[in-house]
Amino acid sequence: MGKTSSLLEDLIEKAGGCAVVDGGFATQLEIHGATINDPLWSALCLIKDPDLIKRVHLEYLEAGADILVTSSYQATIPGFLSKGLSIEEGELLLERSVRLAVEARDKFWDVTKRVPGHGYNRALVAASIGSYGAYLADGSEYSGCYGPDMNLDKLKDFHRRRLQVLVRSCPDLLAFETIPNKLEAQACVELLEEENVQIPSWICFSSVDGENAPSGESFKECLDIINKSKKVNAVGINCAPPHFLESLICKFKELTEKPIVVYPNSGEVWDGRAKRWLPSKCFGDDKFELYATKWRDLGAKLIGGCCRTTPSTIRAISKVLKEMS
Ligand SMILES: C[S+](C)CC[C@H](N)C(=O)O
Ligand SMILES: N[C@@H](CCS)C(=O)O
Ligand SMILES: [Zn+2]
Repeated sequence: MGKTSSLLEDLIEKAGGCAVVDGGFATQLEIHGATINDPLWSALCLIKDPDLIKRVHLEYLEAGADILVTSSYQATIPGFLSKGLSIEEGELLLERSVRLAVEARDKFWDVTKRVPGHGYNRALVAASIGSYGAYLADGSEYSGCYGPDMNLDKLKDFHRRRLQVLVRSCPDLLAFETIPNKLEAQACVELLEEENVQIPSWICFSSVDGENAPSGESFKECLDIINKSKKVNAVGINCAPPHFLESLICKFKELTEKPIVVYPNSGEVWDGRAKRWLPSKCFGDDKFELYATKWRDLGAKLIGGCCRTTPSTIRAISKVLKEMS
């Protein structure tokens, strides 16, 4: 796969065969008191409190994250325009999302690398690219219902400018998150090709039934598209309940040769209308470390947490994965 993939592969190898992704970014912002009940959700802090973003990144690094996911999940040019900002201001905010994570990584590593036997890896920064459903802010990243007028070109148009700006901000990785349907997976793949993106990427799907993409389309259909592309370096699941993961990893192992990335949420369910999390139907994030080794043994190469997980989840995952490697 050449140079672009080796960065990710090197990290996985250095981490002992399985690298640790950070945890719920928005969740940790809220724990620190940020109010993000807004169409921009966690990206609101790019405008209101960039220092807090850096603080949260540092907390995840300290907890043992090998990969930081940036604050750009719900940061989009149209989203910023509807806040009265200009295109230029929106683009600067996207660049800021990468810069804040890179600064946190560099600050942490400058200190850590001098400590003998520190046990950390120099982390990579993955620029978050939330799905169109995330931008809609109506919970449709968990349904894949984009309406009858949606088509491939519209989705590519939606994603193109943000992708270009994030790429020129030079993150180490690109993380497409909570993709809920086949059409959007195809849009992401085609854009990476059309823009000739040289930064390694992963594409992660959400899942609400533990078997299919939220749209009801099979993961086989979705992964068939992704498998054809050399620009996608890993594929997986994020922000789905953790009890789905064992069977989904097994399924993905059969459907792709690409490295598998999993970072589930705590099992709580997002109520898109009320904009709040409903209690878990399975278990909380306190069981993650038990499951993380299982996910690793089943073949996942990148493991972390998504919404409602915290630095303590990541600390536990990191400890259990790294002490066994
Ligand atoms: C990952 S979900 C909880 C993010 C928030 C959602 N897109 C909304 O704005 O309602
Ligand atoms: N990485 C996102 C969540 C994706 S569901 C955030 O916390 O901002
Ligand atoms: Zn999430």
